[in-house]
Amino acid sequence: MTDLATPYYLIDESRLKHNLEIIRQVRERSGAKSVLALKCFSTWCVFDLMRRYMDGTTSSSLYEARLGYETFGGETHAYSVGFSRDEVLAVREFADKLIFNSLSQLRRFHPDVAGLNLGVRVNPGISYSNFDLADPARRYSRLGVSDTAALAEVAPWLKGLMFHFNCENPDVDNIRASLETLGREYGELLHRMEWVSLGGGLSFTQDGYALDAFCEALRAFSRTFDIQVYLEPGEAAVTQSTELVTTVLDVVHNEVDIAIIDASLEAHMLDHLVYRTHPRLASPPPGEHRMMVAGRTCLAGDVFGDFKLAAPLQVGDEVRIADAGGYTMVKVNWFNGVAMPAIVVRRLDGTLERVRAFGYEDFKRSLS
Ligand SMILES: Cc1ncc(COP(=O)(O)O)c(C=O)c1O
Ligand SMILES: NCCCCNCC[C@H](N)C(=O)O
Repeated sequence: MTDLATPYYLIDESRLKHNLEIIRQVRERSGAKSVLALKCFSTWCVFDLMRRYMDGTTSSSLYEARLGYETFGGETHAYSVGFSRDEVLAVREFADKLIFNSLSQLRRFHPDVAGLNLGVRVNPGISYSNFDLADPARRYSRLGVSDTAALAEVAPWLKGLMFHFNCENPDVDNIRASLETLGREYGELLHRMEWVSLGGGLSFTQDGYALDAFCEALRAFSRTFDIQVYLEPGEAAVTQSTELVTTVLDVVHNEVDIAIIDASLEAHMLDHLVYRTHPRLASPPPGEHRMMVAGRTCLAGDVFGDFKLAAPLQVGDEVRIADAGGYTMVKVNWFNGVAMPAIVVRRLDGTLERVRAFGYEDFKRSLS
């Protein structure tokens, strides 16, 4: 297929495979299994590829858990910051592991789920995150149990513990130190468990990552406690796999040249606004011409970034925003009623497939 109408997310399976091969290597060299964190990426049209390399999915809600079960298969880990009883009754029918966020939820629902493979999220009080917003160990955090003595009391009900305490952590020395802390603080509990999840937020698929040291640390941890280690990669699984392909609609001038594209940071790459970061451009190439690239909503700050480009952008030019896979499609919204990007996949054999397109009827249906 050629001449695809923009905007669209373009998922490149070959680039995805690059990350997936590293995930498989980690599995082979460390024994750690990986389950995809659906909160980051739930675009199930590429799960046929992903399931060949990963052990299953983990989730943040009943719907994500169900999506993982229906479209990915393998192991389905079900976690939520807060389950309702109806959700617990629904999820227990298909989840392989059910992970509660608090001891009150565990105690309340235990009669409904006794005998299932249960886990609890632990807040170890340590974390690595450059963003307070995404720091699970920040003050007043509601994410996981901090009371170690109370955890020991419910240990007979549990088969596993989940620690998610990293955000975009590229530093293996830091991870080694964290594993030592976990071993010291939770060693007795870990010896009684069958599995431990170290959560997501580990940037182990990025170029230059110290993979040998990472695998060695995971293997040592698993051996010490005779325990199955899980990782929950979201961003690491899909990083650099996807572009947001757009077209310039207008060029205006206010001190700088500003290209307005047919997409929106607010609606289509929301995390950058939330975390006050800016994406990179995959194309056009860099150069000397200063050009701001901005979204088409009425939000004044709907700006992708201030770039130096090889040539000034003109109406009709294509602009590709890099690294648009993680926390984008799961967060799209209909702000301003702007057209929602289609989902296009470049398959391993190079063919382009427009898997889903959205139109006015989707917008209308989402509102009443
Ligand atoms: C419990 C849990 N697991 C895994 C992840 C995935 O993290 P990342 O996409 O940074 O790898 C998250 C992110 O919110 C999480 O909360
Ligand atoms: N690139 C800016 C930071 C992104 C944060 N990652 C997503 C959230 C994270 N998985 C978490 O909340 O733990």
